[in-house]
Amino acid sequence: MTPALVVFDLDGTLLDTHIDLVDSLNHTIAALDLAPVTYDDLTHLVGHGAKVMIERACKLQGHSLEPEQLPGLLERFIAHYTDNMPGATVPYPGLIDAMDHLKSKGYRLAVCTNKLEGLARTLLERLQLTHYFDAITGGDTFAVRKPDAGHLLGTVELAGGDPRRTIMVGDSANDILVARNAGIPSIAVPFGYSDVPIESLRPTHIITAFSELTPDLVEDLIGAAEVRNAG
Ligand SMILES: O=C(O)COP(=O)(O)O
Ligand SMILES: [Mg+2]
Repeated sequence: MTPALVVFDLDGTLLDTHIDLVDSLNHTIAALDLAPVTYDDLTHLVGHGAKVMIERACKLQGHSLEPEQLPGLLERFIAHYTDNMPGATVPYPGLIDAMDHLKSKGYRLAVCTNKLEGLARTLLERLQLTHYFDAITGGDTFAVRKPDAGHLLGTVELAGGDPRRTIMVGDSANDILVARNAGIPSIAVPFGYSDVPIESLRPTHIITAFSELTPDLVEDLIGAAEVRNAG
């Protein structure tokens, strides 16, 4: 049987990136003399990758971007974010223990983020986490990104997994939606950057901390999905 696969979102799920995202975003929009955004604003800005985050931040501060302004701002964001990595970014409590436990039981792990793949890879490398993952895909890896099922299904394929033996763990609407669109059970975490209560996203399951992400839970959720699909 193909080993079970646990696919993680990155920002707000694996890693607490909010300080560095807001810093780099504010450095970026300062080029247009726009006032800084706050950590509270981030939940409304993040989720669709850096381009959308920059566009939304400019709009929030009262500036509608002309399309030709975006490439320069994106470059500015990428340079600042990359130079500062890993900055203040840390894995959420209990993540490493949970991943070690899953791996010790033969589970595969992967990352499916709307962050640019290059930024996600560099960040995970600098935190020495890359070796945990059989695949790392970003918002620019495929022609589509979360919540399109193709992003998650493409990640599963690259990781050598089977969609019928996979779960998706995430903090926001795109993660729960991509899982639903791909017919894969989802687990929501409450400590990330969702702009709505995660219960309202109707994930298959909610954990309050990574100590709850055990092999038994993963098997239960995959088993329940199998029963539903067979019925
Ligand atoms: O960087 C973003 O906008 C979203 O990133 P995530 O998909 O890892 O939450
Ligand atoms: Mg996220």
